[in-house]
Amino acid sequence: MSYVIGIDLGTSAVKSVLVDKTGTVVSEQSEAYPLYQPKPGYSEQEAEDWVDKTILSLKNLLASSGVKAEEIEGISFSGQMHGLVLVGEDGRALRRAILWNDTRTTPQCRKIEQVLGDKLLKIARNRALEGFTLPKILWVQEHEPEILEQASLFLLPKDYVRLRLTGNAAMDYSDAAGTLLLDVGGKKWSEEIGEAFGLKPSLFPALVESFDDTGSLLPEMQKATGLTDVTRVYAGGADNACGAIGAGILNEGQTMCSIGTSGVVLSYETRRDLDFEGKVHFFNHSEKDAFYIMGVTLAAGYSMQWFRETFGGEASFEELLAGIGEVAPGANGLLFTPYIVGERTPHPDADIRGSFIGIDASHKLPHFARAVMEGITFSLRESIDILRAAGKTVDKVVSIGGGAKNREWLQMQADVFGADVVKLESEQGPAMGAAMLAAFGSGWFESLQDCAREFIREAKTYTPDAQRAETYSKLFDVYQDVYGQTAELNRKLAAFRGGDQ
Ligand SMILES: Nc1ncnc2c1ncn2[C@@H]1O[C@H](COP(=O)(O)OP(=O)(O)O)[C@@H](O)[C@H]1O
Ligand SMILES: O=C(CO)[C@@H](O)[C@H](O)COP(=O)(O)O
Repeated sequence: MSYVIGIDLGTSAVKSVLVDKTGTVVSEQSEAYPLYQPKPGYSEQEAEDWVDKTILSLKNLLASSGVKAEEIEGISFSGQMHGLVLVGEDGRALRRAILWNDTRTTPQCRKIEQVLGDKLLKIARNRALEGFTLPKILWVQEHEPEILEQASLFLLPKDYVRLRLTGNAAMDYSDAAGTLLLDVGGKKWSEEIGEAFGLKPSLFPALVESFDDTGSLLPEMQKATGLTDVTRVYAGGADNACGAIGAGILNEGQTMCSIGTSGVVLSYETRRDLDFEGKVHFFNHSEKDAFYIMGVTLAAGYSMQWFRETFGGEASFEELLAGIGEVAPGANGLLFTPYIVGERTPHPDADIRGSFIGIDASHKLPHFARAVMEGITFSLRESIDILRAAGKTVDKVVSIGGGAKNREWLQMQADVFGADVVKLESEQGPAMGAAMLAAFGSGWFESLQDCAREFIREAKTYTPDAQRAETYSKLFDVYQDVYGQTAELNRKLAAFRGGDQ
């Protein structure tokens, strides 16, 4: 038999899946690593934690599957996007990686707008947002110039892991699109943007397609993982591009919702000249010469995780959410906004913070849990509405990510989105997408579409309930008012953040 491995380097954990030629997941593993938040707005991870946990994950995957190492033809990656890894001459990260949900870079975003004006949207096709990579490079340039001076290369998270596993540095187009340094339509680094900020050309890695062969594992990595030089390593893609592939979003009109640490609503696009005025992100897909548009909720699953860790005691997600079925839609007048680390779509605002509105003495933990779930889902509905307003039909949404494990949440998505919501057999969309890139790269299929037809299996469809949809539609109007009503209050409160010792 032949197999491939997909590795998803997420924010909470690295997840790996071993898949056979029919797309059946033979074995899966997950290894968590910490997130560091030394100051409000900061979000960092140790790049070496990613490497250690990926090696462990591969080793355990192989051991638990009982598959022979020689049978594994290819590996590929899906990676959390935008995170800045500065690499020194010895091929090691020079500082902790600054992640996609780190919002310290508001001044750098304003500088980018001032220097580039409307050229930014024309070339990079996206607005200057705190999460993207260029503002992070400019932050290091300003605050830690000696580190940028020492850097021989900048990489994104999964590219760093691939460099450590194979010794070869490269970045694929789908991930490069999230740096603000790529000419997205022209598929090349923008010299104009790099020069405008004095970035040396040697900092930029070689660009490759997501399914390109980037070598084999270094001998010491073969020893550490148990794999052999038979296994080829394919470049991989941005987690959202891979999530889309794993969810079969490979044709016009298909939409995905992902609830991981972030929340994403993504729709396939082939028209490279569309102009959304930066309201949604526009990125290269991992399929050759295709694109996608997407809206992002910064703290989707993360809001639920924060709520569980802060108020849930020792409860697992299953235990915490067990009681929400007994709470009616609307959580008895309790409303939550998930802005706990700021927001991106539709409110690019690093200062905004979350709220519980309408707390009543009758509310118990399940009301709060339901309100958190509803608030996250309303935030994703705002992205769906932007797609609809741009003329896209959204009547079916494939739901992936950790949030898709909960059936009440899947039904809530159907009711709030007003669309059928499809759950797949495996909610490991990005890891499956990475495995599909390895399968396509290994020549198992003529196209990613052919691979999707063989690999992707729908498990269940959730259809909207008319009554609940009507209740949610009214509540959504109230939800949409909260941002405007709390923005100024939060700007005043920002001065009080970061006082803890
Ligand atoms: N059983 C569950 N029920 C509901 N939500 C869950 C469950 N398990 C995980 N989640 C949500 O999924 C999130 C993690 O999703 P995942 O796709 O693994 O994230 P990432 O790719 O960012 O590491 C958690 O923060 C949590 O909110
Ligand atoms: O910033 C974005 C997309 O622009 C995030 O979607 C990251 O790519 C992280 O994803 P998860 O860890 O939530 O999967």
